[in-house]
Amino acid sequence: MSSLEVSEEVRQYLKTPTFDNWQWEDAEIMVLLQVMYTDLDFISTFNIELDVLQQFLYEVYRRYNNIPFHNFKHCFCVTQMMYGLIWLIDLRSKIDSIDLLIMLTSAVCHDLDHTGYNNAYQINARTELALRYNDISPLENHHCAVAFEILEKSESNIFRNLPTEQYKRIREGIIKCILATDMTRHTEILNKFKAILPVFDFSNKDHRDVLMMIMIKVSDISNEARPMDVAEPWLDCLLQEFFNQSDMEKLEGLPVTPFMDRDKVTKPSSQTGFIRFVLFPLFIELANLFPCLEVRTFLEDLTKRVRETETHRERERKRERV
Ligand SMILES: COc1ccc(NC(=O)[C@H](C)Nc2nc3c(cnn3-c3ccccc3C)c(=O)[nH]2)cc1
Ligand SMILES: [Zn+2]
Repeated sequence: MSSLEVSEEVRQYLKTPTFDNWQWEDAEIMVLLQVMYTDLDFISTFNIELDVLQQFLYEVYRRYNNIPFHNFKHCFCVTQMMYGLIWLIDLRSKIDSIDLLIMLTSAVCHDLDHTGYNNAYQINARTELALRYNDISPLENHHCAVAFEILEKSESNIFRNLPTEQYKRIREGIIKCILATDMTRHTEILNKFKAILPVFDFSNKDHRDVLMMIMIKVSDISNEARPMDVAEPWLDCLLQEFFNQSDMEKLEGLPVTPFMDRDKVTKPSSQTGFIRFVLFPLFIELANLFPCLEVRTFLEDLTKRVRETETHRERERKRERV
């Protein structure tokens, strides 16, 4: 299925947060990613040759690993949520296309070559990445470095036809966005956003930078805001990856993160906390910036769905107790 064969109906569905990634093969997902660049007019605006975009997406596909959660399908989900938010909030009328290109490309690249072991493991196990990046967001620094390894090769450099100034601005933006996905910086970034909300100014680059970081963060952790039959399998994948890590940590005598320990964590308990203290606050702050109706409706709808998830998991938890 080439991007030409994607029906109008699928193009519209691709812009909604209810999109079900599980129904699509990887080859079709590659085409859907291409459609996102096309429908946001990046091809014409940034003079991106279609074969270079296809080579870029193929290289990205190759550099994601076959691990339970942080794989190519996760990359697609995060990119699709970002794409949906861009259309829903009508960001095209509020910020330059180059910032949208940064956001979408950052989402595509944000977990490149993830090994399934988080920063805590990298640091405790003193891995090569922790050594190379001095324990400073080792994974996120690596994801970003791999992205630019791909972009350094002319045949997959979707920015090769842009003037140096634009390339530098894009590189700076992608680095900021990908490094912002390190969840240990969650509170720092959320507080920065809260602080500027009352005086938010779309013409202020610092304000736009924080918004772009919030957008990729929301897109990255928003599985639970999707319909239950889309979100449920993702939670199983996430716990599988977390349990792999905690098994390894136990084997290697390394500290084990409590919410990753298969002997301690249950799906309902880990999720209700995550939803209440991490996911909700993020959505609420984003809704505060975009009072426009459809965003509020979307976020109220997401909040309703997230509350349903919470109730569903609370029920599971009660059943567990019995
Ligand atoms: C502040 O840093 C944090 C905060 C929370 C968590 N994770 C959790 O609380 C638990 C394990 N649940 C969870 N974690 C999730 C989800 C989606 N992404 N995601 C995730 C995955 C890898 C690394 C960090 C996070 C938040 C999700 O639906 N649930 C991980 C890191
Ligand atoms: Zn991610």
